[in-house]
Amino acid sequence: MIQNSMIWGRFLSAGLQSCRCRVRCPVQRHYSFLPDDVKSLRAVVNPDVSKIRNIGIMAHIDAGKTTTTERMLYYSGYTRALGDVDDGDTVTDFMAQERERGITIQSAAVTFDWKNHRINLIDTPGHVDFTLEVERALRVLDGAVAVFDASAGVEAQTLTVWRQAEKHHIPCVCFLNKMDKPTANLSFSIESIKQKLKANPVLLQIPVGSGKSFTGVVDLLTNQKLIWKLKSQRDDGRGFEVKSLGPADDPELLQVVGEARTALIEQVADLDDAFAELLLTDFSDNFDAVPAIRLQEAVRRVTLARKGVPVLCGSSLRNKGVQPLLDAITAYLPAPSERHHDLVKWYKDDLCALAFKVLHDKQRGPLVFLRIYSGTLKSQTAVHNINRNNTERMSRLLVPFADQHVEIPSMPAGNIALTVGLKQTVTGDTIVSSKAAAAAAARRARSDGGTGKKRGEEAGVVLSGVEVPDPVFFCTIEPPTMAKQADLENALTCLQREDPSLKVRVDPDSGQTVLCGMGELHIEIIHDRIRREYGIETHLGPLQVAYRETILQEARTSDTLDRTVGGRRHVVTVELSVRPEVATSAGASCDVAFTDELQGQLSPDMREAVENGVQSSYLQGPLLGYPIQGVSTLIQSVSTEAGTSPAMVSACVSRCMLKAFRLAGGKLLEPLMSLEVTVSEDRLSAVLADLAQRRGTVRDIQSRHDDKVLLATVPLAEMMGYSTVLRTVTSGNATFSLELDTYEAMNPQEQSSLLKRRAGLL
Ligand SMILES: Nc1nc2c(ncn2[C@@H]2O[C@H](COP(=O)(O)OP(=O)(O)OP(=O)(O)O)[C@@H](O)[C@H]2O)c(=O)[nH]1
Repeated sequence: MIQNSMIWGRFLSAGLQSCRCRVRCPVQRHYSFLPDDVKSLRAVVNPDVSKIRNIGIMAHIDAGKTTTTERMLYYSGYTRALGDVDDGDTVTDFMAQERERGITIQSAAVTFDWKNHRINLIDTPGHVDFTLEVERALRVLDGAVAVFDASAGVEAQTLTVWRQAEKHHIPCVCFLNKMDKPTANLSFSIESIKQKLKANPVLLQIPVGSGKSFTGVVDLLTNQKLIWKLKSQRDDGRGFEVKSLGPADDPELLQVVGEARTALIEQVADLDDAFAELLLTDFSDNFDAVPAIRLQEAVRRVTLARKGVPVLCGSSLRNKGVQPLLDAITAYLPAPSERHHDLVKWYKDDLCALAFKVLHDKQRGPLVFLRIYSGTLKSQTAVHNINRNNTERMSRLLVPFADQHVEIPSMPAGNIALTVGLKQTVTGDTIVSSKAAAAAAARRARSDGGTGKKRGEEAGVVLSGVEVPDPVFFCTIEPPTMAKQADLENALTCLQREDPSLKVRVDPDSGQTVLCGMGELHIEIIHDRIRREYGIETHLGPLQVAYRETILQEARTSDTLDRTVGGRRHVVTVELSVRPEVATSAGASCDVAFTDELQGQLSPDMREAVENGVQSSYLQGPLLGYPIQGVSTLIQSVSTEAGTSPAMVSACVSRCMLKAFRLAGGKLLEPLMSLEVTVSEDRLSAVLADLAQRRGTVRDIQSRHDDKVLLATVPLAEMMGYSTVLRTVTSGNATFSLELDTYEAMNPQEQSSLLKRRAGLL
């Protein structure tokens, strides 16, 4: 049974007290490099691009990403003491809340060297509320390490993140962590990588010993045994024994290794033609004699082509297996020059970089993390921000060694840099050397694409922004006094620059500020940060679910607006029809079309005005003012008298749309969540009974060791406070994850009681 006090969804019901607060105070970190070392660091600050690895670590919450990162930093020599999430002194979880709660909230970039390679590593969060952070990190990375709890195999969030990595074609290495747990299971984990991720695991190591007696691994490429003979709990695992396997070794182990190595060679030969040819020509008598380096080269090609994923195992907490993982990062994951980016072709030697993270530092102001795709970034220079169409001066350039930042004068393509002085830049912006350079790149992109303007200008020069999912929760936020309103607005502006998934709007009726976020934890963290970082004690209103609205049937109507403003008469008549679209998925959008006849008649200005009117009416449905989805609008006719302004046309279209919505009749759509609960068998019935009361639908119940894994869908509105209830009914023996699945029509009774509640009738 997975008995984990750190329930995956433990924060949902929230209240800060429900979080994992195992730390009394943040511990001061000490770094192993003294000023001299910093000098030597500067010497290697710009390594050859082939030696750079921009790597992300991704996983389900609690799989051990942070612990693994800490070991990497320690073994690479950049930290003097081993950080421990349970003690709250990790480098990457550097925000106060992260240290206190022991979770990774924001991805932090850390830079270190390993065996002549520069590794820029982004630690990504595992909680679904912070999926956007993972997405943001992934798109600037060249490779990723997926960390798994070897007793649980592939868990819900890993699946989500894996899909994101696939979207960005990122080669991965898998690390089966927690091999020291009695329930760790290599073949189960491998099978779950195959089944759930639909990936092709290439097993490179065999564990030696299991559970508490897990001592190390056999490297299947070299047939060497790597054993960590730790003398005490405090032994840091820096040293380990490397011995070739021999006849004196356990016969069972020899047999397992022999079979696994043969399977590895055959698998790689199947995936890589060059390796298959080598085997058949030079080693046809004895495949086993193929040199380790040839096998390694082939595994690298397989990984880069994303035909397979190397799998290694270890236990980060017990300090075993992390050094071979670092070797695997440098051996199998790609250098920036091995990844294909159109931008490099279009910008050539001109600077092009993407801002993928903004942090606010009290002393230095906004710190912007940039991934440099082409050209060189230099300190004390002006750069052009394509998205904002402005030019800013960058004062300093830093290498982000976690909370130690080393200043450097310039940084070439392929690197990740931290810049000071960019005050307007927002996460997702593209930074280039000048407007002229952007125009030149646009020209190259156009001639390259051949199909005209759009491709070059939109897809090429301005990097596509991170897809920001729609928020599912919202609540009002109020400052303690009106005098603090301006401070609150400033804090929210700063936080939004860091976190595009946070939306802030002003309720048009009440004038109140409304926070919209990805989950209860997300909003709670924002609330907490406003208090800690900006010193404002705000009051949050009750958390509400972000519903959607759609229409029931087709409707056609017309409207005329006749208004005189400032002595000028505006007259416009619009006729349009609205029609429901079948799809009600989370992404189902609304569209607008014109009849063929109108297409030719309308001037571009009028067309834009009509579209604006339709789009603004999609933002607020007639039932409760939630956004409309799954509707298509056809504009049948538009007639205006001379002198009518486009703003009046938009206003008339919006009014006509509202009339059409009312005629068509509306219904509410509610967010439906995918729920995965892992629970011991004896508590399953209690979880099912609770779920039945929450309008949940059970999709499947699977077995995992002694546990049951329950897969269900359940309306988000029923999930408030779920972690507390789950903890109570299972005595803390369950974990859960929750993710937006789709939007679904509410049943008529639920809808009617919600409408009555909102109207104050219930
Ligand atoms: N038994 C065992 N426990 C481990 C191992 N690695 C990490 N842990 C424990 O697992 C828990 C989670 O570890 P973290 O490193 O915080 O995991 P994470 O994936 O970074 O979690 P988030 O940042 O919250 O997403 C902690 O209590 C660790 O001590 C391991 O190799 N073996």
